[in-house]
Amino acid sequence: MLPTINFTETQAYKYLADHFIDINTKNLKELFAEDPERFQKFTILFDDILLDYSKNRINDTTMALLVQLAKECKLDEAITAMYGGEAINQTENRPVLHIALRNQSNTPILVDGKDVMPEVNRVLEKMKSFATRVISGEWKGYTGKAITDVVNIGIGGSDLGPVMVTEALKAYKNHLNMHFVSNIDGTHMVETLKTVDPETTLFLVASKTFTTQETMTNARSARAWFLEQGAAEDDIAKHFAALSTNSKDVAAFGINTDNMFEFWDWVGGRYSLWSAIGLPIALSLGFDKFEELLKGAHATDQHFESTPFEKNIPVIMGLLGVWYINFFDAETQAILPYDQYMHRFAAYFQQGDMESNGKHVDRNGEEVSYETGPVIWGEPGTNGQHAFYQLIHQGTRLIPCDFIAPAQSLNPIGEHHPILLSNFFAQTEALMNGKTEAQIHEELSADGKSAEEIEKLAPFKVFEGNRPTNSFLLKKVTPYTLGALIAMYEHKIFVQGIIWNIFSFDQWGVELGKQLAKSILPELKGEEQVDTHDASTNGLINQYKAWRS
Ligand SMILES: O=P(O)(O)OC[C@H]1O[C@H](O)[C@@H](O)[C@@H](O)[C@@H]1O
Repeated sequence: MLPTINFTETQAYKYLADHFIDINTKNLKELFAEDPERFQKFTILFDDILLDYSKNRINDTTMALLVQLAKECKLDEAITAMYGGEAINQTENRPVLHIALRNQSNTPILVDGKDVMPEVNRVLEKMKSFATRVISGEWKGYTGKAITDVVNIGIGGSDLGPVMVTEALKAYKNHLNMHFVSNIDGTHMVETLKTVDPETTLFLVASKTFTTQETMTNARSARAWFLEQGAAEDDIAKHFAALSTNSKDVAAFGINTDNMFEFWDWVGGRYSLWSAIGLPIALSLGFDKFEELLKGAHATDQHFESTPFEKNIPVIMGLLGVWYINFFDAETQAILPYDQYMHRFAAYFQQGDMESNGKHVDRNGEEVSYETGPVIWGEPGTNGQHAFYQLIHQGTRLIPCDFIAPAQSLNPIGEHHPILLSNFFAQTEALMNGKTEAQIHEELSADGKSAEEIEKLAPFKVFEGNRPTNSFLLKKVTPYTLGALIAMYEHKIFVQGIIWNIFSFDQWGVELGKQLAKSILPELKGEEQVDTHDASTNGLINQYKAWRS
């Protein structure tokens, strides 16, 4: 059982509330001036990842109080409970063990007294053998040709992780063409099928529950297409595999359970890329790279479990988020990778974070009296700079930003990478320092503007600065480093869920819309007017009926 402490009633929270009044009057520039050791103090080097959190609105006292907050909320007990296989997903009565999926040290992890590692390793071996056979061409399609294209059919956690990782590590990919169909919109499937050949395509039906409407509908359409192209029912075994926890429904769908890659109910959908759901990653990169990804995540798991909170990256990330959300009233958190391959990283953690901590009821079943999970968003740099950074620099909202950049480019052509990185450094500096009215006066007068013109323009050109950022400087984007980084964000979510006293591993909030869609679907049949809903919903449905051909 997890502790159930209201963090706003802790000593640390009270101290932090007082301390906030002081910090809120201070500028980051002053904080740097006050403490020459600031960079050394507020950076952590972990393998090939440097986290610089010195450009945050914190000082030693802030960090000490935030750590005290984590201790008062018994974060240490919560970590022990998760790693010990306790059913900390209490509303579903399940353990939360994505750490077991990447437990490369293979120490036993017990659930109800039984070590889960032999099963984890068995499925990893099966994935390895399958991926190796498909990549080498030993695995043949129904006309004897090797596989060239893989179509993953899944949604949410059964899509976003493999998409994000295969994109982020595209530089390491082999000859297999990867496709991902998630949306129920027929366009997604139709446009994908236009590009593949049934004789050389492998479909992976990825669904933890194997009941998700979108995925099952897409899978049925893929199967129908496959058979329409001239293949027979018996050929399905060579072209369809399932990634799921539900062997009964996999068999009922017609997929041979020999082609099923299992995982377990203690793997949350949005934490499942390390499980059989990661098969597209193993296919695209080769199993050795998938293993490197797991190793990186495992290194972070060990760091998170055993490092004192003061130097613990996920703990610090989580606490800084709490500081901004609950004291500075920040509502969002931007994730800004300066790496084109990582263009789905923010989208991935939109699900990871918002589905985990988008909760308004605490672990006692009571309405919370404070803000919880932030809105997560972001785009790769420098695209974002030319789109929404205006609001980050000069808008009315405080938007804490995570900047992520590799020191080494995987495509080092010309001056591109130094230019990219100069933008990365410049943005965090600009957000911190801003530009004063005096600097603007100086600049404009050097440009030959009159005193009157300067007076008029200056207010619009002022940058307040004092806008907080974290910088993750990676040596290079590798499978290992990416694995480590993803796990840092995962554990950050866990830390915040513990502080906010909410359950991070269920997702009841996605159910209502699903239920309603199921009840509306039959009403869309036939021409009769619908009047069972509110006026707006009735009106929309009836207009749809009038307009459809
Ligand atoms: O893998 P499945 O079972 O198809 O679920 C896909 C997705 O469905 C729902 O939206 C949620 O439960 C997500 O967490 C999940 O990732």
